[in-house]
Amino acid sequence: MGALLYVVRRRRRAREKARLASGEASAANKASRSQAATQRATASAAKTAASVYGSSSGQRASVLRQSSSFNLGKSNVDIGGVLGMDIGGTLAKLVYFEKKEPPGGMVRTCSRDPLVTMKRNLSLGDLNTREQKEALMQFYTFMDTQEQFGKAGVRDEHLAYYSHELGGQLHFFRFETRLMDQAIELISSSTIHNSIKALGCTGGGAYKFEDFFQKRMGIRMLQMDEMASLVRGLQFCIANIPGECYAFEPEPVKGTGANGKGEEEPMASEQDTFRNMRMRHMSELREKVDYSHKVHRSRTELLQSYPALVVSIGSGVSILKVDGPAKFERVSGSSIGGGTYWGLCRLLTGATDYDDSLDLADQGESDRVDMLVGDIYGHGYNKFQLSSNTLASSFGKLVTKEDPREGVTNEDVSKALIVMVTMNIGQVAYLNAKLYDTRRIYFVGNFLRHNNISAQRLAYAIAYWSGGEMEALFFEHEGYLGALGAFLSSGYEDPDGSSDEES
Ligand SMILES: Nc1ncnc2c1ncn2[C@@H]1O[C@H](COP(=O)(O)OP(=O)(O)OP(=O)(O)O)[C@@H](O)[C@H]1O
Ligand SMILES: CC(C)(CO)[C@@H](O)C(=O)NCCC(=O)O
Repeated sequence: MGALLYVVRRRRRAREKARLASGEASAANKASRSQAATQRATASAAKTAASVYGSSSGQRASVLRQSSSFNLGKSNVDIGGVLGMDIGGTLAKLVYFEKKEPPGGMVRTCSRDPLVTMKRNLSLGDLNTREQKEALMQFYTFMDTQEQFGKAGVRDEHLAYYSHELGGQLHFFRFETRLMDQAIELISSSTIHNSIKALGCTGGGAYKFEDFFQKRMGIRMLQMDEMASLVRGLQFCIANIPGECYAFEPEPVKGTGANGKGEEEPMASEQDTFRNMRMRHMSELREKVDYSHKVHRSRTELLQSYPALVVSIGSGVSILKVDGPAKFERVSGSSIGGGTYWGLCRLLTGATDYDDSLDLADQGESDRVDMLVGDIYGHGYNKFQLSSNTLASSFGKLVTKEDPREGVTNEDVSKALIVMVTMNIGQVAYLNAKLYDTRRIYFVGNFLRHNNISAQRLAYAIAYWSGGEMEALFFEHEGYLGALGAFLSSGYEDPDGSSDEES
């Protein structure tokens, strides 16, 4: 009860701060928007949608017209509590909540997570007036039309999840950060922003676009620390979403040797150092052991499993050691991440669509690009257990050819890029897991979206390098953890409250 009162007081303080900070100027500004401006904006919204996303669907235009006809003006309504945003270097992610009856009518409201209970009771419990319901309806109608916007803005319908703990459905939407101008243009030419005063937002964009949001839409960013949001979202997913967390294992093969290929493991010589063992395990990777069997992990076990390492693969890579709920430290990072893959892929192959580039990589042969130990030695470097087909140098084979492009397809280049970036991240992750003595490594971030090549290689590499002591784990909502964390924290916590959580 004491904690609840404390939170209510903090929330009141935050509201007061919000009111003062956003200033009467912006409120007056919006209140003066006339009906004529609203109609102009409606037409412009449909036009912008068509021009930005290359579609001119009559249906969409009509829904936008209809949704804007609510004409709330700038009211006292604030539905910002149903939103959470994460604006990263490459992708902007939005999570939004839709209060509704559970599928099948089975009501289960209790949550063991006090943060979820607070979110439900405080920030989501307030949305019952007629104006609020209308504003929400208008917002949902607007978002429903976004599925038709082509590949630039995508609703990940398959990830929508009914949360009994929160009493509604969570929806997931993303677009490329480089299109932020157009996205804001689109929103500000509708009327939905009139009923959003403040928005829980994380990622670098919460700072970079702060002024832009305030000036163009009168929306104040409640800035949440990106690592704290990530950890909060991750823990929410493990605790609340059944089947969220999974690993990859080799397909069980009957009657084979220890390595699943019908062969016995080569014995390590006495003077094998740790490094030699690691290199030997790396060479095994070349044998393409198939870690393609997806298995779910028990959430009860995972919730008790600390410390754990979290490797967030976005544009760059952040590595966190998590010691308990909301207790974490950022221990390392790497600039070779998802941005490196996609940036180089665009440059070298001319790819324009991210998902297509991954599908192409699936068809590629990286050995046509990569230099192997056998290319250097003519055979394996047996003294150090480096088999002839161990990767010696990513892209190194291109050095030896008169024309580096000859006989090399875009598929090969994409594959070699993915392998290079993935193995580098895997090594940094493994070494940090060793350093901090963590058995479980959670790999998250949008680099892993639609990307089983990387996930399966990471699963295999971590198992192999650690001799089966460590496990790589993955999430269905891998790219939305930060946005989920921002959503969960917003509305009842001081905007800068995230610093409370860091150890
Ligand atoms: N549709 C897509 N377009 C571009 N990149 C994509 C797409 N889908 C997945 N990715 C990959 O996801 C990465 C971005 O991941 P994520 O959204 O987790 O990071 P971010 O928040 O943008 O970056 P950071 O946290 O470093 O600021 C990209 O660099 C790319 O490798
Ligand atoms: C800068 C961030 C934290 C932004 O999300 C991320 O891209 C990152 O962790 N980059 C790697 C920075 C480093 O080398 O530690």
